[in-house]
Amino acid sequence: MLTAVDAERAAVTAGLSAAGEAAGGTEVHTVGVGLAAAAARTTYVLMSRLAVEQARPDLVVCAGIGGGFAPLAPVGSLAVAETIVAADLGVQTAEGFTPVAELGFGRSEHRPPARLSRAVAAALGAAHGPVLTVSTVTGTAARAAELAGRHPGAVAEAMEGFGVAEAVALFDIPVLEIRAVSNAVGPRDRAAWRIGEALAALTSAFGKLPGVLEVEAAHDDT
Ligand SMILES: O=C(O)c1cccc(C(=O)CC[C@H]2O[C@@H](n3cnc4c(=O)[nH]cnc43)[C@H](O)[C@@H]2O)c1
Repeated sequence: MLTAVDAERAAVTAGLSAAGEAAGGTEVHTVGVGLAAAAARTTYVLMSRLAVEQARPDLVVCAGIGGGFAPLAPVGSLAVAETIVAADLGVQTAEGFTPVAELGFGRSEHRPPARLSRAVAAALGAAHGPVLTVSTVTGTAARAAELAGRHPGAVAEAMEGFGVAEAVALFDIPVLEIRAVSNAVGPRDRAAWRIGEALAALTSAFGKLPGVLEVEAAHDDT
């Protein structure tokens, strides 16, 4: 499990402990804020695990707080990524935005295992749709509308998912992204942030996640 900051890591760890996950059984690491830090630290964590323990995780989950797109993901709710999208990686002209993949460079999105992301969303009561990775937090209604128009069904935005997914793809490991909504994507309003509420939702989600993953793994084997 990978989070951006320690408060998120503590929330995830508390949920896993409540679920009876033994300490160290599921590793939880912080990878820093933003796509570049997340990609670098994720690669480091996975390389270390391979080199030192000769172990490769079955799944990597990027988790934390995020902005929610109304009305799909209100403050305090959860969002699970159907796709993890690099929403501002490309070129912006007067005609609009062209994603980097359409320019012929690299990729613009990663797709978690469809059945698994759907099952996790359903079990957590979470919104399920594209989760956008941005390098600049949305702070205006116009930018929120532009992103929602470009990514129909988008449920949340945050700053690390695509970086984690890029790194994880190097190791051919499946990835999920789970966000607890601390604020609405739209005009900046720091007074309206509900970080405590979002961290509590994250803890609750990670209290349920091990059970869901166990059921899904059993399905995979049948
Ligand atoms: O200063 C602000 O107005 C502001 C608004 C939202 C988020 C920030 C951050 O610097 C937090 C970055 C941190 O939290 C995640 N996060 C939480 N909400 C959002 C959001 O609406 N858009 C993007 N990222 C968000 C993010 O993943 C980082 O880890 C400042």
